[in-house]
Amino acid sequence: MNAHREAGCQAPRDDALPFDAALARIIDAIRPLADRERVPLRAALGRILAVDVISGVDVPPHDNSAMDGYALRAEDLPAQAERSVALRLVGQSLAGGGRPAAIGPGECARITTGALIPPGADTVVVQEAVSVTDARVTVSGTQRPGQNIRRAGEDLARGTAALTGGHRLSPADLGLLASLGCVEVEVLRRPRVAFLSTGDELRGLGQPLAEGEIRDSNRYALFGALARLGVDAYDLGTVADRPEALRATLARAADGHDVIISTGGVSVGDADHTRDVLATLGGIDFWRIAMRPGRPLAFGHIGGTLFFGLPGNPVAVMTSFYQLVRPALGRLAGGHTHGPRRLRARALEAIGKRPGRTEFLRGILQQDINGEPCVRLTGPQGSGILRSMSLANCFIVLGHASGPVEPGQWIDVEPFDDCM
Ligand SMILES: Nc1nc2c(c(=O)[nH]1)N[C@H]1C(S)=C(S)[C@@H](COP(=O)(O)OP(=O)(O)OC[C@H]3O[C@@H](n4cnc5c(N)ncnc54)[C@H](O)[C@@H]3O)O[C@H]1N2
Ligand code: MOO
Ligand SMILES: [Mg+2]
Repeated sequence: MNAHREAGCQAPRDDALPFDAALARIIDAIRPLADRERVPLRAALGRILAVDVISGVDVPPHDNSAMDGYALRAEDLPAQAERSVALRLVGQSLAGGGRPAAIGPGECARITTGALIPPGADTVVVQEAVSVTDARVTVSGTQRPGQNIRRAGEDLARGTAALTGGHRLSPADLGLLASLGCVEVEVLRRPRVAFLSTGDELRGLGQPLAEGEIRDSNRYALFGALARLGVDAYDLGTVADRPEALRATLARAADGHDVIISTGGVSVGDADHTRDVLATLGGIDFWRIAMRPGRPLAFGHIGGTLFFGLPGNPVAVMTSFYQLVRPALGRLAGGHTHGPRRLRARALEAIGKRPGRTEFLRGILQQDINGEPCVRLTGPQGSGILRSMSLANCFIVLGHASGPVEPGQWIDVEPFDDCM
């Protein structure tokens, strides 16, 4: 047991790692997964491409019309805008209708969007700009030579990289890969992440609550966060505040998972066993971060499995998850990673803050009447007040060195994305 706990005194306040240093240590400890698997195209949504995809075809495969109208030769267009010319309508080209016949001087062909350009033609005039009588099409001189033609390979030329390894596949990417004819895609294996709650006071849904007991809400929030990130998540349930029970669960989970996330039991209370168990099963890298919420967080490993002991308070769980676990899982997953998307917004209210820790408050980001971004708090910010997270659309980030915020001051915000 930790000496401070035995003595019943406060943990020292100066050994907490600055947030940036903690994040850097976590990221440093992670080697990206490299195992690959082939999956059907639709199953590849949200997965990370393992290799570059080089196009074996031109997209589009042939020159084609961008509009419904008439294909003609630019040399037949009148030289002056106020002049017009009547061309003989000699054929047609419909999308999917096969190779059209060539057109000669003074001729044109009916054409639809996506249809092949007839040999000899190099310009398409939209049908709204012509008049047609007795197989003669009258075109004015206001047309531009070469207009309304989509060139073969203009979207993607054969031999060029359509997508590069490490890219997370979006809906547009599935469409792009389908346009290349890809039936299967080679992607990286997903991280396997086990999660659990600890606490004698926790009861599952549907179980009766005795006095002093509460619902285990963290497992649901974590389930949601992990599901949105697209990792393979395994719910290990709720574990009692007994070191042997926790040790048995963690030892089992370390086999077959890349990451274990627990909540609760990382602080200095009498029933907080997570750190002791982690120290005996594996190792603790650090356990306190100068951030709020989320100050107690035990990061370490059990064998080759990374371990995140998140604090029990529900908002601390979510904040440390988004700020520390999420970037870690992003690096582990092997994809290109991006830092947080921070913007500046004007504070609509005063916010108390003392230097020496990074604070992540929950805010509502909007535009003021001048169209400038402004942000207000979601209300009380206690780390047990999960509604502060639920109402928010952004984190307000007050850096390690920053002091109190005045109304009207520009501050950093991180808008939630579709993973939150
Ligand atoms: N003397 C000190 N006390 C505390 C400190 C400190 O530095 N010195 N830090 C506080 C901070 S900050 C946090 S955060 C918490 C972290 O506590 P633990 O990780 O030990 O978590 P627990 O004690 O198990 O639980 C804290 C709180 O959260 C509730 N909880 C836990 N799990 C769940 C769950 N799955 N669903 C819903 N709610 C949960 C639990 O009932 C407690 O109320 O320590 C402070 N104390
Ligand atoms: O770090 Mo604790 O999260 O403030 O409640
Ligand atoms: Mg505790």
